[in-house]
Amino acid sequence: MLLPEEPAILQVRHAVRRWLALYCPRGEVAVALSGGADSLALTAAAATEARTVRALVVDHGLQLGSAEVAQEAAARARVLGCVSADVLTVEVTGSGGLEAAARDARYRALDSARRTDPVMLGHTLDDQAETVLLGLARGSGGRSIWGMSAFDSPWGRPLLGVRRAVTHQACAELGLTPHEDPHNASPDFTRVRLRTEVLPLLEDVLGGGVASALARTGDQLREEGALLDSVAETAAKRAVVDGQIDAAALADAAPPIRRRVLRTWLLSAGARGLGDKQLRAVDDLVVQWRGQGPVAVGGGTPDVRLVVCRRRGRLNVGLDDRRRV
Ligand SMILES: Nc1ncnc2c1ncn2[C@@H]1O[C@H](COP(=O)(O)OP(=O)(O)OP(=O)(O)O)[C@@H](O)[C@H]1O
Repeated sequence: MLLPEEPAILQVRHAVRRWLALYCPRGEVAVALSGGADSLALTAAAATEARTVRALVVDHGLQLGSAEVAQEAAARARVLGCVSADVLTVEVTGSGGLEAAARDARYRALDSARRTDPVMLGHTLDDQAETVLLGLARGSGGRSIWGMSAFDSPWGRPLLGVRRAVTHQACAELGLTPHEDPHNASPDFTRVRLRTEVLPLLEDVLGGGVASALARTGDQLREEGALLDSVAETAAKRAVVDGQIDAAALADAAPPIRRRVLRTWLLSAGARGLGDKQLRAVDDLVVQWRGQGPVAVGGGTPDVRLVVCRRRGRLNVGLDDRRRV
């Protein structure tokens, strides 16, 4: 389809073109289309900019009429020039809340349908700002305020620099009325309240530019964090010996590097839900050794704790065979 030369759709097209040049020069991509404004504008731009675009629409089956919404989105994708548009029907089951279960099912379905192509997602600058703000309030440590990355194979996010208002405007320019997910307006979801109440208030009080500043901060932190991760990987090669941490070999490293080495080591040993407090307590076994007892970390069995102990200069992680909870 020939797109109109209007400002918003041109901005979306430029963003997609830049992304393709950087991450997928062969130009064969899949696009995850919900039917909402962001992914609809993305699909239109991709169908014009990429060599081939296959649209993937997930029907979670959670709302009445979801099958029709999905079919309609797929039909639009074909009109926009996608070479194919498939509806993937998923069953949302599992623990951790409906939203998380739906997300898991969606990403699994997209991953198995994408063949070897990367999948473009419609996350915008505003989604990035919300992610960073949520992480700031709920998370622990710098990693929780990393922004989403433009390409984390196979997931691509060409619109991270584009405002949500622009994707809505682009749809208007294309004469398309996007599907409005009722969840996107429900104050039962924290992210919705953040979008409709918190961010507008912050913009008002702080005089604008907040969303962009948050998104920029998330980007910077992710880049810097990735660099520290690679330094920590090198440090781990010296410090992890036979699955244990050699305290003397790790003690000289800078604190953020030590905590990264310990975090990766603990996660690979089955630790779960690691917080900053636990990491610091384990780090104390390395640099503040005064004969303290085992440090419990999450991830044991329902009745036996996972603990870290120091013996003869080495840190071990394992189930606490001496104590039951
Ligand atoms: N049902 C779905 N099928 C395919 N892709 C989806 C679906 N839901 C979300 N996505 C993808 O994930 C991205 C982010 O999801 P999110 O829930 O934030 O978006 P949305 O508000 O539902 O829709 P949109 O971002 O398209 O306006 C979407 O832009 C889209 O690329």
